[in-house]
Amino acid sequence: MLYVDIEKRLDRFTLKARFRCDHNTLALFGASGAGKSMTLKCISGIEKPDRGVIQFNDRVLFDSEKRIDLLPQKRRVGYLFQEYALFPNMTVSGNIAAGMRKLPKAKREQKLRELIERFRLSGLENRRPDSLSGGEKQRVALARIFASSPEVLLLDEPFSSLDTLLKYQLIPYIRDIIDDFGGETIMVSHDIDEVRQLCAEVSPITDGVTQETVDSGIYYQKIKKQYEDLK
Ligand SMILES: Nc1ncnc2c1ncn2[C@@H]1O[C@H](COP(=O)(O)OP(=O)(O)OP(=O)(O)O)[C@@H](O)[C@H]1O
Repeated sequence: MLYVDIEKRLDRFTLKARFRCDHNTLALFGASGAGKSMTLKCISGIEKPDRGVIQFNDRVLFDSEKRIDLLPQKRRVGYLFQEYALFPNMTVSGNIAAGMRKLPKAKREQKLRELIERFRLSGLENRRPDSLSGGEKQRVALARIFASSPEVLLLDEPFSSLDTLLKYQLIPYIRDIIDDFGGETIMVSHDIDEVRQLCAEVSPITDGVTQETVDSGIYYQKIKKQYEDLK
């Protein structure tokens, strides 16, 4: 179970993110600039909240009062960045290996082979990111995340740099990956169709403040009705 209750002063507002996710896929859904990516950055440890608690099962990742602030590499949180953030000067294999935790050489090589197969990257091992398609880059980024055996998955607009057709082709693929993972997944999105297809629950976020978590099917109906009423 991932529990988040944090505050962070930003330029336009104070981020107040509060939700829990229990063996589930939760969407942070809101407009551009609402504080979605900042919330993920705080969970991963790239950014530091001013106050609050982030806990995964019995592991405290952050607690301002107890002065606990685990380094990102100690949190076991896999973060799929918007635009994927691959290392441009490294090959596909190099990018994936960079995500690996310390393992004996033979085990690293075996794991690398497994990831290349699982993410359908055979034949691309020695290519660099700028020669890959959007979908291939996404698969390398996912392989790099799973190389570190994460316990929590953070997906920041996983389809934002793909065209619409490819996005709809890839939604079932990402859903399978999330299902196989089986743990807590937080996905950032401002696309309600994507949310309905991939997430069980939604935590809407407006001007930095998360609202009560709701079932994604119910929330989908509500948002669609709002769109209809606007027409
Ligand atoms: N390091 C920072 N310090 C202060 N303010 C920041 C920082 N990073 C982002 N912000 C501001 O915080 C707000 C939320 O940004 P964030 O990137 O979390 O939005 P978002 O909901 O992910 O938007 P988008 O959907 O466009 O990616 C924005 O107003 C942004 O300018």
